[in-house]
Amino acid sequence: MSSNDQTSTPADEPWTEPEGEAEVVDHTGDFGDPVLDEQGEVVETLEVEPTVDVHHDYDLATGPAAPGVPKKDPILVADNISRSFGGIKAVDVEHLEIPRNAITALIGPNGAGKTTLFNLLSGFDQPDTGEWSFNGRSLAGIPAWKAARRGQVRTFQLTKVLQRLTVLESMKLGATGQKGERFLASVFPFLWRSQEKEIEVRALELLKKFKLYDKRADFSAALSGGQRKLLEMARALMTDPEFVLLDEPMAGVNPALVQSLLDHVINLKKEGMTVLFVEHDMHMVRHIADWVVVMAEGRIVAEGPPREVMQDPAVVDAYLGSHLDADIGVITGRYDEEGRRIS
Ligand SMILES: Nc1ncnc2c1ncn2[C@@H]1O[C@H](COP(=O)(O)OP(=O)(O)OP(=O)(O)O)[C@@H](O)[C@H]1O
Repeated sequence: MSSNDQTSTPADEPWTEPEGEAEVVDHTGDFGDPVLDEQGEVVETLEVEPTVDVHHDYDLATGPAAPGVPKKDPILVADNISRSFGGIKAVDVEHLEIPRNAITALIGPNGAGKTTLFNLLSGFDQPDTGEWSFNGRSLAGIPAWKAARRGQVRTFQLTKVLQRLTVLESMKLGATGQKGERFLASVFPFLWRSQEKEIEVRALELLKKFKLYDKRADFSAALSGGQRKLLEMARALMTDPEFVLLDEPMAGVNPALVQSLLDHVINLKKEGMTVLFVEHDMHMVRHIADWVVVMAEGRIVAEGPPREVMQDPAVVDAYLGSHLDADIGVITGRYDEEGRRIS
């Protein structure tokens, strides 16, 4: 995904994509993939399980699992979303509902349109066609900072600019666009001051929760990959959101921190939040997702509870189409939780 900086958008100007460095993400060897010997036998799995209890709720749809199936209690409803780049239709989604207070994974092979859909739903790009609503209110054309005020936030990979801030400063900027009305702040400076204190208290509380308190005065650039992911998540929570969109939460994370990240994602749901995450790590998807949405060539080709979806022939086909040289067993999660081959 491209690097974005939510905080660089002044609250009174239309949103434009900030300049960031294009990032090439290598998903080979993602955490959770079994390590195979030359014959393709599993020699080691690096899998870590969450330490907190996971209560999955797979009964979220009103009918049999299928693309576009309505949910019992959707927090987000999208219709006819399309986005093309030149001749390529990157996203062409007829209908999608995201279930409330559940963890939904958005998966699919490289180039399937996940990032593009994620950017559209979070207000970081505008679709060519389509409508979508969050909590029954239209979000079409609403930029990300405004969506954050309504309770929908996404995580951002820390840009170079943010990395030059301290961990605490970066957290405080995560609150931008919350209540910090520039007009009010300029007319009533005391309002701003008391709010700034509140923001600092919240930032420090979250840093304690995410075990980054001791790092608060360090530059974000000095954090490890996993600690940055924790900071990205903590930062998104500054606005006390209802719906959190996570951008590849496990990418580049050291196994030592995977467990902590898994626990934090599960805790978001326990605290009443709804989570949508894009992820390539199928082990993480199986462990924590209640619902999985699978994209291929811009469309949703399957959705349903993790185990059901991973056995769906349409999903296997979608991955085979673009991963001819890869081990489909690993990609589709055809290994069991101990890393043994299931089929
Ligand atoms: N800004 C852009 N300009 C031109 N083409 C784009 C742009 N963004 C995405 N695309 C194209 O749209 C399609 C979907 O890309 P997208 O990044 O959404 O897929 P993805 O599922 O997120 O892939 P990955 O798993 O590799 O991140 C691809 O063919 C991609 O090349």
